Amino acid sequence: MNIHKPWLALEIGNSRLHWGLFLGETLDCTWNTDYLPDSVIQQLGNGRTLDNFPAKIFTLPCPLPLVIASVVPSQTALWQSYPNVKVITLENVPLKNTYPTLGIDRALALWGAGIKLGFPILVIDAGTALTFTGADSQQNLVGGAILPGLGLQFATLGQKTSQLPQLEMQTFTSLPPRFAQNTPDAIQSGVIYTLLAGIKDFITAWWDLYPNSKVAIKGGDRTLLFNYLQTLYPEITARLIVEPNLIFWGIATSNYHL
Ligand SMILES: Nc1ncnc2c1ncn2[C@@H]1O[C@H](COP(=O)(O)OP(=O)(O)OP(=O)(O)O)[C@@H](O)[C@H]1O
Ligand SMILES: CC(C)(CO)[C@@H](O)C(=O)NCCC(=O)O
Ligand SMILES: [K+]
Repeated sequence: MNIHKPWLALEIGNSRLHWGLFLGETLDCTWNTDYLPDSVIQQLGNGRTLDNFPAKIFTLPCPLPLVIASVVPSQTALWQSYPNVKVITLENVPLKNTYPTLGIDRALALWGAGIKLGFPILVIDAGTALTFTGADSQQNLVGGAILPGLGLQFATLGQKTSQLPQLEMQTFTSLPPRFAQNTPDAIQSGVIYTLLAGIKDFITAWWDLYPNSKVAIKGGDRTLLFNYLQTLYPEITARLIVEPNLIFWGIATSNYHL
């Protein structure tokens, strides 16, 4: 591959799309969009670009080659019409000891983090689902865990109960009182303190196994969780790496060639 050749990486998550523009092997810039309707995907395939794409794409030869990593097959299917598209599968990720249904996002983030930061490594993805995924020094998947992400926990409480309101996370500023005296604070307290204690427990359990391992956190809720963790468990955040682009690192370094 020409070292300056431009191409697009697209990670299809369960909430939205995450885009990366590469120039050769270098990640030039990233942005997020909502899912796109079929008509817009057709336009992109015909070489047009979108208002909320970076302006520099206008200067590049479109349609750009596209590499997709997706955990949403129905969304992947919409891109099959794109003229130069490749879909990354687990076989393209050199990570060892994987199981067949492992999410490609988890495999790529783990691989990218390990290659750049070193193995062993633990990756926390604070996305729609919150996941822990670890690998040992031999680049074997050790395993991990999956639970509802922060937004999903609030959404579920709001939707599946009669008396609980739907909380909007954009309004959160600092930690709520743990023993709360109103309903929104009580929901925040329950979800947030329990999640933070769980994250701390998983990280310390990982460090019992791999004392010198790096731990990295990604995903849409990474900053909020990091800030809360810093208040409650500063000894953990001192060793926690916040890195939104682990999957793009993984795409760039998987044994995948355009
Ligand atoms: N602009 C935004 N749109 C949607 N979610 C956002 C936004 N900003 C922050 N978030 C938070 O990001 C979380 C979703 O994370 P992310 O976008 O990484 O998920 P995703 O695209 O579904 O990826 P994954 O499939 O890896 O979970 C939500 O809980 C939400 O609180
Ligand atoms: C857990 C999610 C939803 C996180 O995006 C994704 O990685 C996925 O659908 N995984 C499949 C199941 C697994 O990883 O074991
Ligand atoms: K499902």
